[in-house]
This record gives sequence, C-alpha cells and structure tokens, in this order.
Amino acid sequence: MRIDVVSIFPDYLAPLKLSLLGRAQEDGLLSIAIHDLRDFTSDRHRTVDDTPYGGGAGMVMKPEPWALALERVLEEQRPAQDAGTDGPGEAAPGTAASGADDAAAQPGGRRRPVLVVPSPAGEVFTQRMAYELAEEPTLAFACGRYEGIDERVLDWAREHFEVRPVSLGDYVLNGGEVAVMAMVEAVGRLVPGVVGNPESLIEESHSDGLLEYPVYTKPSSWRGHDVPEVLLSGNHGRISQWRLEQQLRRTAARRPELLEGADAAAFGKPERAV
Ligand SMILES: N#Cc1c(-c2ccc3ccn(Cc4cccnc4)c3c2)n[nH]c1N
Repeated sequence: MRIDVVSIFPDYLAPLKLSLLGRAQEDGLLSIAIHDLRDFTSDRHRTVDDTPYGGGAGMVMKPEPWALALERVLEEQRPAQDAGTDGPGEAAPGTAASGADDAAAQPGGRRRPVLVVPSPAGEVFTQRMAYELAEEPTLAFACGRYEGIDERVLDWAREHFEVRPVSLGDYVLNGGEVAVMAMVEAVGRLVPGVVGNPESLIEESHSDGLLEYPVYTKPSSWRGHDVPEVLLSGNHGRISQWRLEQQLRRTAARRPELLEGADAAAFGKPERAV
C-alpha cells in the first residue's frame, strides 16, 4: 500500500517512520510519502492561508497550493493505482473499496484513489473504516490547519478522488496531523505482514465488535494481586468462556451502545460474502 500525506508540518508525521510502520516500509509492505504543502506555493513567503470570505475569526487554507499538491499525489500514486497493488485481498463485498460506490468509479471503470480529509465535521473513524481503507492500493491524507481548507478544494478533489471527510472523534484538535497518525497506524497494521502475528489482530478491541478482555503476565501473584485462577487452569474451554464474559462485561459497562443490536461483524471486519 502507498500512503501520501500532505501537511504544513511534515515533521509532525516523522513518527510514521518508526516502529512497526517503519519496519513495514523497510520491508516494502508500505510506502509513506510526506509532502510539505508550502512546496506548492508560489510567493516568496510560501503563503498557505488567507482571511475567510464572509468574515469570522481565523484563517482559511488557500485552494491553489492544495490542488497542486494533490495533483502531485495523483501522479505519484498512479503506478500503484494502475497495479491495484497491495489490497490485502479481494475488497469486502459491499464496501466502498469493492467498487460498490459508483461515485468512486473513473472513466474506463478504474476506481478513483481515496483521499481522506480529517475534519471535525467528518464521519467518525471506526475499525470497520480501517478495514475498508486497508483494502485500497493507495491512500492520500490532507492535513488541514487554521479554520480548515477552502471547501472548493474538496469539490475539485471529488473529480479525481473518492473524497472521505473523517473525524477522529467528538473533540476539537488544532489540525489534521494527529488524526492522520492515528488513522495511518490503524490502517497500516491491517496490511498483511505488517503485524508479525496476524492472530493478534483477531482478538483485540473492536475487531469483533466488543472491547477486549483483561490480560495478565508473570508473576502470578504481584503486590497482593493474583492472576484469575481460570487463566492458570490450562482449561482452554473455560479460559475462552471467561474471556468472552469479560469482554461482554466490559463492553456493557464502558460502551453499552456497542451491544445494541450488536452484530459483531458490524463493528469489526466487514462481512464477506460466503
Ligand atoms: N479529524 C479530526 C478532528 C479535528 C480537526 C481536523 C482537521 C482540522 C483542520 C483545522 N482544524 C482546526 C479546527 C477546529 C475546529 C473547527 N475547525 C477547524 C482541524 C481539526 N478536530 N477534531 C477532530 N476529531
């Protein structure tokens, strides 16, 4: 998978070169390119913002640098797009990645590349969305700042990308970079080979629509706190039952809305046609 990120703070994204995602790039499983929006300005001050039409506080990001930056992204992503490389497999039927979204279709049937635009006004990011985005051969992320990006950029981008405004959650950040870090990590770890043991992707929070069970390691007794006896029993049937009970208890206590009409698949990996 190829990922491109456009930001006025490229150094903010430096951690994407570390740890698991860094090794995945060394192994050729992922490539992550960061583009400085200021490289696409034309004035000596490398201006990326201006005052808002209609008045109001703050500044708005100018459209032209964004269009030039995103055109460069389109150009650089074309080989991966044309190869359709690196989706973890067939796109889950019915998901946007599977071409079910006609809006994403290009002339000649080629799918438009996905552009994720972090925004407080976006669709909330979920594990299900992470699975869907992980099916794409390329992803582009536009990190806004100030009061946001001139809306005409998104209108223009829809002619070239499948544009997805996405929010990290219902709180206010100063820009899109933190959201992109979270999304790139959540998506990147789903690309086959990035996480050493794919088993660990199965039993984690949200992968089955429930919060994960508590985990323990040695010593079995620590400062007067003991590991639950069932986990020392070696009885795998009892252990699985206990873990599911813990998941249900935690989810009911902390995220009861996940249980309403819970169809675990509705929150985890999209259903695949049998
Ligand atoms: N994803 C996400 C977000 C953002 C977010 C994302 C991009 C930008 C670009 C600018 N701001 C500041 C800003 C603040 C308020 C109103 N309008 C703009 C951003 C906030 N805030 N909260 C989230 N969950």
